[in-house]
Amino acid sequence: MESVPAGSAAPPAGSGGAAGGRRGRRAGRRKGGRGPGPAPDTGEVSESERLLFGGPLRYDAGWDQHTGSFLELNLRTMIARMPRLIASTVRLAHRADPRALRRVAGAELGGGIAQAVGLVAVNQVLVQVLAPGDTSERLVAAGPALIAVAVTALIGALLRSASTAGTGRLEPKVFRVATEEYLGRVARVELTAVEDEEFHKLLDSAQWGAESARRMIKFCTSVVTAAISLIAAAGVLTVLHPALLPLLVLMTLPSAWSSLTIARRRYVSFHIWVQHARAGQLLGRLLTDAQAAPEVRVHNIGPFLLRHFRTMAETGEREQTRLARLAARTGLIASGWTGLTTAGAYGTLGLLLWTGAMDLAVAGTAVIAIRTGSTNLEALVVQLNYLYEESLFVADLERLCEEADRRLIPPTGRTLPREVGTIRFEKVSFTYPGEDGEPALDDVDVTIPAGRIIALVGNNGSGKSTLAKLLCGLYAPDSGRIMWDGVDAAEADRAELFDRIAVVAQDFYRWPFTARINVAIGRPEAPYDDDRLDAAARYAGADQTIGSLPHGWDTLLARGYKGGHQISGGQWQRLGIARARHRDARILVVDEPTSALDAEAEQRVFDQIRALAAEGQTVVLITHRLHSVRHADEIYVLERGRVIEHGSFEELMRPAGGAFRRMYRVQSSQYAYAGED
Ligand SMILES: Nc1ncnc2c1ncn2[C@@H]1O[C@H](COP(=O)(O)OP(=O)(O)OP(=O)(O)O)[C@@H](O)[C@H]1O
Repeated sequence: MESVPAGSAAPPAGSGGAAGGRRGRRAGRRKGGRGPGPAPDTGEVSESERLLFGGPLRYDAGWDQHTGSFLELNLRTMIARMPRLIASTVRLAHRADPRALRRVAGAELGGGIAQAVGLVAVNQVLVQVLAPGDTSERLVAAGPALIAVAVTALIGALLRSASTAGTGRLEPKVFRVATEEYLGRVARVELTAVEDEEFHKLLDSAQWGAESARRMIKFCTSVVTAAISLIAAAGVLTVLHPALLPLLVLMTLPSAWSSLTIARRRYVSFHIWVQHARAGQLLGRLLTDAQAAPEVRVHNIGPFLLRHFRTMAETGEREQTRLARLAARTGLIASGWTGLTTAGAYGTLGLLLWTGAMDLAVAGTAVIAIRTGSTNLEALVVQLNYLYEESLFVADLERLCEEADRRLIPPTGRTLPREVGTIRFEKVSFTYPGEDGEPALDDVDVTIPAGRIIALVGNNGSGKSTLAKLLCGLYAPDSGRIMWDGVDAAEADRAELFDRIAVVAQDFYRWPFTARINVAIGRPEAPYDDDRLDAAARYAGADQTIGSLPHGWDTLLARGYKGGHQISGGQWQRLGIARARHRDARILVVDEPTSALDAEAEQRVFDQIRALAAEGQTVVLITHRLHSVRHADEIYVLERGRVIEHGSFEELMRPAGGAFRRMYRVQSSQYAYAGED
């Protein structure tokens, strides 16, 4: 067992860890560093792991289901699955580049034939060299066969390099095709799919599928090379003497079995020690994390974490020592078996020679063919294992694509009227998928006339954002309808519906791109010219922010990248509003647009929202700042998913008023100041 530096999650070299290695790297990428999945044996768990994590640290991710898949295979199942594995790789490669695939297949087949012809030529050389007579005459007689050996070796080398070039060309194309296929679909699925945990787990696993698809090309080529070479060696042996094939099997089966056993042991060991390594890595990350840094210092957490890091590292070290001993013993036993079977095979060969049942030339060729055959069989076993494991991730990718196709946003639908007069929620109810409690919206009637400001107010969790998302077409009602004049939104062309709406959501996305793109992405197909962007920035009060950035519009707004710049929450919010302005849609949905803005900026945003309505734009405003809904044409008050009141500000504030008036008075009393004039 090779020693692996503590904290490194790289797989043991030569282990059955193609996927083990990938998982190791995944571990490094994952924040939070949860441990490996249900490892075949969790080994010793340190006190620190028990105390900090309640046991060994394990992942809870989609790809985790394949942990241990390597261990499912035995020689028989592997051989049975080989055709299916090769067929699925060929299908992938064919989609990516059929010409390169044909080239690789031709080169592999040609290489196998060259090897078989080479072995026959070797046999001819030996027959001539070992024949009775003058040495020079024997060498001359062996000349043509020797040339044939050289030519087949040359052809073999040329074909191998053609296969390598073809594989190298195929690999990145397969990766691109597989990546495009799933990303293209995932970007077009319904929001409910993205939020569905099962879909997410599948996505989690499937995103490794593209990389696996790329690797499958290499492993599949190796498998095919080994299989063809094996068939060539076996064919030649059968032709030379019928007893030779069983000899090849006798000699190579134990060594193939031993490679599989050693690979499995290493795979198991990797999973045992890596969880300690990951737990340690997590502590390392926490110690250096910028967010944790103040608490680490003030609460003196550093020594505490370091102490536990040491305990975990020591557990990992003990595990590795134990495994190294185990691996050495297994290797020794396996070598013993291989030695015994080899001795048996060569003994039988000697016996055949001794009894005159076989020529010396045939025996010489047989030795070469048996050696070639056994090397190929070993390679076949190990590469087939890798291929199998990669295929699991590719199968996930295929399942994800099928699932995504099932959940795609319908590409067509009924055309919406050019000018929609009113959007009407009619008895709309909606419960989030997977939630079996109260519905988020319950029998809601809301009318949104064009060119008006409609405000949605209510306590946290009362359903305001959900209502806005249904309006945007992100979810469909479970019952009831959302009518855009005469067209039910459920039947409408969704692309057209999305096109009518601009959103400044509470959690609008902060794209790790330049300021320019952060605004222009509101309508990515529109020109990115400065005039349009400047106008949007002025509207949102973001012009000063842009002016203060080191490279103006072209400043990268992403932390942790060279040249990246950090802006405040309020500045981001202005950019978000500028983005919605740049989108220039007929309906503007603003969900808590001013939560991070200072008082003056807030006032300005609400004034602008009013001005928009005056220009004919429909505004749906969600806010907790009740004084800012004074100018709304209609206010809907929601409570636990139901509309409990609606009317104009004046209507809701009448002395006999209910919830809105109460909430308004509570809020305004917080601002009351005894000395106010
Ligand atoms: N993606 C989601 N999945 C499951 N439940 C959700 C989801 N989003 C919201 N909910 C639930 O739906 C209900 C309504 O939430 P919603 O976000 O619409 O309320 P809100 O009135 O906008 O609240 P706030 O004022 O806090 O923004 C809440 O019970 C909330 O927990």
